[in-house]
Amino acid sequence: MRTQIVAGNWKMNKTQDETEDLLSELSAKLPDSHADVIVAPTFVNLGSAKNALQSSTIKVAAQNMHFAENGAYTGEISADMLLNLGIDIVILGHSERRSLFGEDDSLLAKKVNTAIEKGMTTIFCFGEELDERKSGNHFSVVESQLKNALFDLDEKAWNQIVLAYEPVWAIGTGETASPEQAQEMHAFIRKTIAEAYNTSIANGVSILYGGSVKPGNAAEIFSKPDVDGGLIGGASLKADDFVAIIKAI
Ligand SMILES: O=C[C@H](O)COP(=O)(O)O
Repeated sequence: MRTQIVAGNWKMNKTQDETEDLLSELSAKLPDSHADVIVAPTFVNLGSAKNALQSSTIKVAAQNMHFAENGAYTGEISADMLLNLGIDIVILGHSERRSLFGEDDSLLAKKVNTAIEKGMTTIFCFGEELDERKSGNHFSVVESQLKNALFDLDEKAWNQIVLAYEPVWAIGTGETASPEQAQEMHAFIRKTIAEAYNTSIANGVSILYGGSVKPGNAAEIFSKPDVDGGLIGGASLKADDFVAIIKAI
């Protein structure tokens, strides 16, 4: 049985006070779940989030990090800084990092390598843009995103990888990939990994779906055999919505 995961990517939302309020409400309402529950507040709130969740099963992730050990990289955050806070999960390759901050596959490969070397779990995001789906190139786009950033990894590194397929056209738009579209792509991703590595790695890696997951559509998406959970944006900012999504898995 693969690890099921519901992760909330809070993006650039919530002050420290709001973070503590949301986490306290979330902790109070958290249902028993077979899934791992993760939240990713913004960098400045990671320390207080970690403290607030000391006695909780909710895990805390960072939304990004730099690949370098340390140095003259103004405004950046290193793996060691995260690890020192007790944060050993990092989201890399989110489409907003790619499109708004120019992160490309080769940069992401470096970031992933650092995360793996540091013993961190990487939630690696990827997915096609609308025009790429409309032109029928979505499978080849996804294949090359995976190949360029991940397929030089050793087999054992895959224990530290979680994949998050996020079709860009479904992120924050209210438009969701249908459960069938999600399943079709997730099955393709597993096949691609099986070809590059082997079926044991392909069948062991958790693949999350992200893009306008909400309480009303989560159960149907999560019911698909190759969908192992979700990376939730907007709906993770309200405790009741996020709890409803956790209950749906
Ligand atoms: O990281 C989360 C994704 O970007 C999905 O965001 P969304 O649920 O607001 O569409």
